[in-house]
Amino acid sequence: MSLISVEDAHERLLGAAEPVRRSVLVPLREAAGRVLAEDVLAKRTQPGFDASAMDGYALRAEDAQAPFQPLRVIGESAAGRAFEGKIAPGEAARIFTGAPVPEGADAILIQEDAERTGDGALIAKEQVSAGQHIRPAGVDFSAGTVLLAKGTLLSPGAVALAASGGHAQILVLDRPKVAVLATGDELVPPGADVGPSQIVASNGYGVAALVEAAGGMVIDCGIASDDEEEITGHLDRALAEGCDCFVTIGGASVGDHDLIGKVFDAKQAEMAFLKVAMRPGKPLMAAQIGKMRLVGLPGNPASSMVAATLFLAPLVRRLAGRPDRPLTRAAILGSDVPENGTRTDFMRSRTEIAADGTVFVTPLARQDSSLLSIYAAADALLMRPPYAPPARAGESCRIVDLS
Ligand SMILES: Nc1nc2c(c(=O)[nH]1)N[C@H]1C(S)=C(S)[C@@H](COP(=O)(O)OP(=O)(O)OC[C@H]3O[C@@H](n4cnc5c(N)ncnc54)[C@H](O)[C@@H]3O)O[C@H]1N2
Ligand code: MOO
Repeated sequence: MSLISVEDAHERLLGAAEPVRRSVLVPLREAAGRVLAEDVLAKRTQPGFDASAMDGYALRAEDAQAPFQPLRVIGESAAGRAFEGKIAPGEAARIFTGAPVPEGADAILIQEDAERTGDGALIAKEQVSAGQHIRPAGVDFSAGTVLLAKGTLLSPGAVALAASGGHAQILVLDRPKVAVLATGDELVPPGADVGPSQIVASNGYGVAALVEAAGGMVIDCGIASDDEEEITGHLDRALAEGCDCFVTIGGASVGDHDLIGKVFDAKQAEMAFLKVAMRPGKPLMAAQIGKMRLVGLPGNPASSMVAATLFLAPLVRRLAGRPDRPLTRAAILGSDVPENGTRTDFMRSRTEIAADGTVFVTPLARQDSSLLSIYAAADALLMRPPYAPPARAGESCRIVDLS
């Protein structure tokens, strides 16, 4: 299978990907960022009573017309403590924001427009009209209406609305289960002693963070040595545990110890692609066994992070039921860039935002895919299409956000 374009690879990976079907009831406090598995209906009407929108006096609008006559204040209605009496002609009740409007009253006179005489009588200084400053029962929503539709990605506002509708817990899609396995005889976990010719396995931490930010749940499989049987064992466990996705890091290239392709083949995985015409991240594999997706990320740190940002994160978003996002956005080159070669280049870059909101992007000086220090310093990838001619500072371009 030959090198395919970034766009083709995206289509092959995401074309048929659908959200997980499993759902789970979660407390509302854990619901933000999750995707609704069913419509949420209001269990109650909001507000459940005609409520005052202001601090002032509840009265009959016809009693607050010029020439103003003194009114008798017969009680008080506060939020949570309604005045149970009835307002008759010539009467008013003190009222506060959010309090139920007493029976008989049809308007609120705000206190700035009111005066109290020495004997406690109320004199309006401005006319009011019927309904003024009253929020009628059900003005926000009524019991039984659909507050949030199935498939909604729950924003902070949506969570608050579900609470207002009377829900303490809510049915959301399960997080897709994503197993992440680092492979390589040279790898040791961070914090362990690092022997000669060993390095610390770092990529899995970045990949796991990307998966979680995309709405996935990471199952950390740790480190496997360059051994077909060991890697296959991890894959079989991921299948048995019903993982939605099995991600490997490293061993994706053509060296004698690069075993991921062999393992996928031996399991008769249905291959989507083996290599993508991009830099970094060319040795990127995608396949499928039954419903489980397989993603073989390259080992070089910048390569695995770029490939995970461009391919794994959108896949996890889709499996999680989140809406797709455009991969790139417009920016302006902050420096000249040379012509590009045959692969789409994703240059580690820094952005600056001008006062008018224009985003300027400048590639960092060193682009070697082993440099994690450079990758971590970047906040965007400048995308250069295959064979792009040299471009000048000030020209438009496309970037991928990293933060
Ligand atoms: N003859 C060729 N050699 C290579 C090619 C090629 O086309 N022909 N492609 C190069 C490219 S591009 C990349 S990218 C790398 C990727 O290869 P692998 O996916 O097989 O990665 P490894 O060889 O296993 O490791 C590469 C590099 O990354 C380090 N590594 C691996 N895993 C981790 C980890 N979890 N955390 C941190 N660092 C990791 C590993 O030690 C190596 O230094 O292949 C080129 N070669
Ligand atoms: O594509 Mo590799 O990812 O150039 O280092």
